[in-house]
Amino acid sequence: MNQPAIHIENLSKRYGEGDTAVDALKGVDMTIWPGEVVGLVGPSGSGKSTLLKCLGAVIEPTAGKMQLGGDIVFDQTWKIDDLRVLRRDRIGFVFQAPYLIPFLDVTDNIALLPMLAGVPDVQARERARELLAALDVGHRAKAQVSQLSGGEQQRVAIARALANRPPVILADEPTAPLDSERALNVVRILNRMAGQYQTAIIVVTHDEKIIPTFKRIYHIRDGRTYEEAGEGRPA
Ligand SMILES: Nc1ncnc2c1ncn2[C@@H]1O[C@H](COP(=O)(O)OP(=O)(O)OP(=O)(O)O)[C@@H](O)[C@H]1O
Repeated sequence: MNQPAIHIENLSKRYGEGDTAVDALKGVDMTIWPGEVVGLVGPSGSGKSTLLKCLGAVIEPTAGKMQLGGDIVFDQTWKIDDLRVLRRDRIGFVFQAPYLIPFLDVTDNIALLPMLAGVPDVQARERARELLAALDVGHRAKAQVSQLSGGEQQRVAIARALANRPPVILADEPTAPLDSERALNVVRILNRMAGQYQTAIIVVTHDEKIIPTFKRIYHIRDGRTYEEAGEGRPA
């Protein structure tokens, strides 16, 4: 574990120019190691989505440095040519809503990304089945998405995020629509997957049910981050 999965130094993001400019990030520092699940917590408008979008190579930061594994992604200029490939192969996304594809079955919802990345269909489906089993939804592999419960759909969405074995997963309010028990179950799964696949996971959340489970928390306020050791209470 000699390289952080994510390393950010003095990252800033300004939207717009002149009188209407908004400084959404004002020098963020963050280091996350493989296998860690870290919380990112902050009030509305504090810069959480902006930070996640920078990390996910969806928007370009204004200044600072951002590294994924050993590679500099941003350092005053985008260093990696193909950001689409970076997003596909190195970052998994989990959102508040699962956004599964309704006309594909559960297995193919997960296998699609590896297939698009060039993994042969048989292997991609095998990988999907392995992930579904690891997430305790193996018995739903052939079901249609509409036949799953909310918690099952979220587990399938997590399996999809892991399908290309990315070193980083960005989870934006992944437990918001779930009740307490299901929310804690999702956190348990994220922790287990982080350990099993050495994935670094950032969870943006307001969810008071899950905040005490993080070992490390970054608080973000007015575009600046403050690190805190969390309670790390088992989920
Ligand atoms: N595209 C944009 N253009 C201009 N300003 C923006 C844009 N996106 C966000 N902002 C501003 O940047 C600041 C940070 O916004 P951001 O969406 O990152 O906050 P957030 O913490 O994710 O908020 P919420 O929890 O409400 O989603 C806010 O002041 C917001 O108004």
